[in-house]
Amino acid sequence: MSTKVITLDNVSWRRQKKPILEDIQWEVQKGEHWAILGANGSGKTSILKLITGYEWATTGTIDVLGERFGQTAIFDLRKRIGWLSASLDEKYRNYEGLSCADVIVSGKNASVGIHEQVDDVDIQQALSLAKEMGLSHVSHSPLRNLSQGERKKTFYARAMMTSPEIMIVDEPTSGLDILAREQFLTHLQNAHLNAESPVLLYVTHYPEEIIPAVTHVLLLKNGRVVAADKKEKVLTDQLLTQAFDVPIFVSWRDERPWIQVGSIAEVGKST
Ligand SMILES: Nc1ncnc2c1ncn2[C@@H]1O[C@H](COP(=O)(O)OP(=O)(O)OP(=O)(O)O)[C@@H](O)[C@H]1O
Repeated sequence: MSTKVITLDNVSWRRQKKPILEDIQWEVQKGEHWAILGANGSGKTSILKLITGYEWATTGTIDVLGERFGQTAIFDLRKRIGWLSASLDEKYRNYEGLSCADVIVSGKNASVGIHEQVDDVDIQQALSLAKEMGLSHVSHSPLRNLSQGERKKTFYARAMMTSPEIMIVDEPTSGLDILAREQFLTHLQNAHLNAESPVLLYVTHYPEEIIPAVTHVLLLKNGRVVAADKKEKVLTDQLLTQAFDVPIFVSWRDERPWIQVGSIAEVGKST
């Protein structure tokens, strides 16, 4: 049985003749967890759109979970992929009165709010996910009363309701303070340590958010792959400096990469 979860072979994506992604070669195997790292506009979201079929590659082939794009029913494939995106806050604006547990349950049908029958099994699953994310004490509180950190964890649990095989977590820490960020990352780390956990694709601008559970990093710049490899090989001073156009110095503590940023005036001297 193939262990390949995602393969992008020589993929390019152009819009109005503008190249957005060029020559993307990327392979994700079962058991790996990836960070997709790069500066603003480097192409992180564009890659996510291609692997979820919201956009189509101009050239190259994309295989996800054993299905080749162009030859498969995209809606069935999407059900196997969870996506925690910042747009959920906007989508739930009119549903702030729903309880944390109800928001989690709504993930079963990927709906905003609950419009279909849910049974006891669904509710038990939602409460169990709430517990895993440290949300038991607020599971009956309305969404509007939750802190930013609790909201993010709620939306993460919502995306887990369908037991996805791939879990996309897209810049989850924006708006979180230092403690809330660390709490979210700790729960994410715990959620991705067992054999059943989905393949994590964690999208970020910040190397220090790359938790120990992440095994590999796809580093992008201007729509091209700078490096796609085990995290220790990618998170180096040289490659990060190249990708972010500012001198970056990495040190590892507790299996996390922490960075120091040099003066912008040093750009060009340190590479
Ligand atoms: N549909 C589109 N049409 C034209 N240009 C696009 C389209 N989608 C993205 N782009 C451009 O492609 C580039 C990459 O965008 P993308 O959103 O993938 O970057 P990103 O790495 O996710 O950025 P950020 O970290 O700021 O969210 C940007 O210059 C963006 O303006």
